[in-house]
Amino acid sequence: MEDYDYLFKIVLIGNAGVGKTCLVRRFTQGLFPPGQGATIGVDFMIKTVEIKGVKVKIWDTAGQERFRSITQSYYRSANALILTYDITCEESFRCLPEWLREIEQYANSQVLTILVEVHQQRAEEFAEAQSMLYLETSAKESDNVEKLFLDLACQLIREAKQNTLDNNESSPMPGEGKNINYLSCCSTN
Ligand SMILES: Nc1nc2c(ncn2[C@@H]2O[C@H](COP(=O)(O)OP(=O)(O)OP(=O)(O)O)[C@@H](O)[C@H]2O)c(=O)[nH]1
Repeated sequence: MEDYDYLFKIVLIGNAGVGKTCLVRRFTQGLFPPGQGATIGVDFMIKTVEIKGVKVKIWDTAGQERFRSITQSYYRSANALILTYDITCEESFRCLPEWLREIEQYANSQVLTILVEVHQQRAEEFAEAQSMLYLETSAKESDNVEKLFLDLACQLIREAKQNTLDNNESSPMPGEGKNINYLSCCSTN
């Protein structure tokens, strides 16, 4: 018997090198990895968050175009998508509309999307225009990383309680069996 009430699937997406892996490693392991190599395909990490009975499964996807067909297959059963952008990389900002098209095409229509690691005003405006949640983070300084995942978990719990999330049994992540316990209970008390 698993010791959690909620299990949420969170997938990080965004251009190569914007800091997805560092964000996940900061959150799951509390460290900023030196010399982080590019992600190949998809990496998986799991963490019990500091909300009673909640676990988050995190998929860190490769930003490189050549892995796109692999990573797209992980969108469908995600409860939340973290769309990352790097303040120092103009290209990663310009690609945001493209990522939103990907989300529209491959993700569940109920998916919660948050735009992160954006420090410029225009990005805040972009998130607002798309009705997206928005947060600035730094994996290196450990700014807002815990808050990002905890806020997402809280929002997902609220939505789950309103029964707005799909029952995901019909669309497990690639390679998963049907035994993943998704939203197995409706109480966090
Ligand atoms: N200064 C600073 N550098 C960061 C931060 N997060 C990531 N980096 C650097 O950005 C580079 C890329 O980080 P990754 O986490 O590997 O990027 P990624 O988005 O996972 O890249 P792919 O796996 O290729 O998609 C690394 O050299 C990190 O050290 C941050 O918060 N601050």
